Amino acid sequence: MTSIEVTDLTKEYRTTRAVDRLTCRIEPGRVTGFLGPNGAGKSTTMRLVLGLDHPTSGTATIGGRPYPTLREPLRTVGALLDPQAAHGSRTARDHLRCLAVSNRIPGRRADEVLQETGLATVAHRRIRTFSLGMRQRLGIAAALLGDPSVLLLDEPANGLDPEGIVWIRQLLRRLAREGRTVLVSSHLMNETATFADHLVVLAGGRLLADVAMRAFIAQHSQARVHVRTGDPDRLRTTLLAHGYAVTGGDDGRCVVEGAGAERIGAVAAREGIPLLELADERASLEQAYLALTADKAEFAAAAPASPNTSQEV
Ligand SMILES: Nc1ncnc2c1ncn2[C@@H]1O[C@H](COP(=O)(O)OP(=O)(O)OP(=O)(O)O)[C@@H](O)[C@H]1O
Repeated sequence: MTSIEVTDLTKEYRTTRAVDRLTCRIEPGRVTGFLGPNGAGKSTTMRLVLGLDHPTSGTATIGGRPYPTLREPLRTVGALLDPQAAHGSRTARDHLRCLAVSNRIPGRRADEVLQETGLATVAHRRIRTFSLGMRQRLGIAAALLGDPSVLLLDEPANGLDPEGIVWIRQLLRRLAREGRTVLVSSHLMNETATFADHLVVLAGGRLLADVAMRAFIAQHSQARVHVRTGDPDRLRTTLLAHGYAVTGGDDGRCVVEGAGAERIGAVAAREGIPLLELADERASLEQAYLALTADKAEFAAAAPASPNTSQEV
């Protein structure tokens, strides 16, 4: 079992501290979602783990060894960082076979991973003719080539069609089930929620969270209940009197903040208010993530001016 160990890792570019004393351990047997706003330091961390950049201080190791000391690295670590990196004049098959030879991987693996990533029919086409999604699949094929125990994938779903998105989701789950260490960066929260077991969240190069996904959602979201009643006025008055914030209600439906269905159901029952519907809102990863990083996004767009204050001429 091979984990990724990051200890007190710092990377400074001239005026930017891209990674700031980061310590975390990416464990095998699960998919770890690597999240954070633009510029949080995710790609830099991945590059440092892969020995593509040197840390200012601290260490990043794979199974206790720095990447550059691995003898045939593709057999230990598969990575997808930049799907545009492959040589455009080569065919997909040649590209993979060259990678295989340099890591003493049997040539037949090239055909196996082409099959696995859905590229078998275009194996002999030059990469420069590939679409973004095809390049992405090729990058994933290259990452899988050495049957590695560790995978680092930067936005693997980028450019994939809906079938591809379902496929990558299933692939990531399978890789984790097989006991591999899988680190996946993504900005797609709904998608990440379908495949991640664990999350590491960065902002400004620093660790914000290193926690199981379910716990993360529970910690960073508010309980909320959807209620429908035949007597909205009484329900609203009762809930407000109990100190709950209530929104909506005109059509008999309202949303109650800060409580679960059990509690609101009990209040209504005690008061004899008939409820027609009562359901907990399932908090999403997106809500939890946005709550945690609300003031951390460096490049958040300004809210549009309201029509009344618009200065447009
Ligand atoms: N080669 C470089 N030279 C100077 N600054 C860099 C370099 N690479 C990254 N940075 C800076 O380091 C910070 C972290 O960037 P990084 O690409 O790691 O973030 P990220 O979390 O991957 O962002 P995104 O989600 O936008 O891909 C940013 O401020 C970026 O501008």
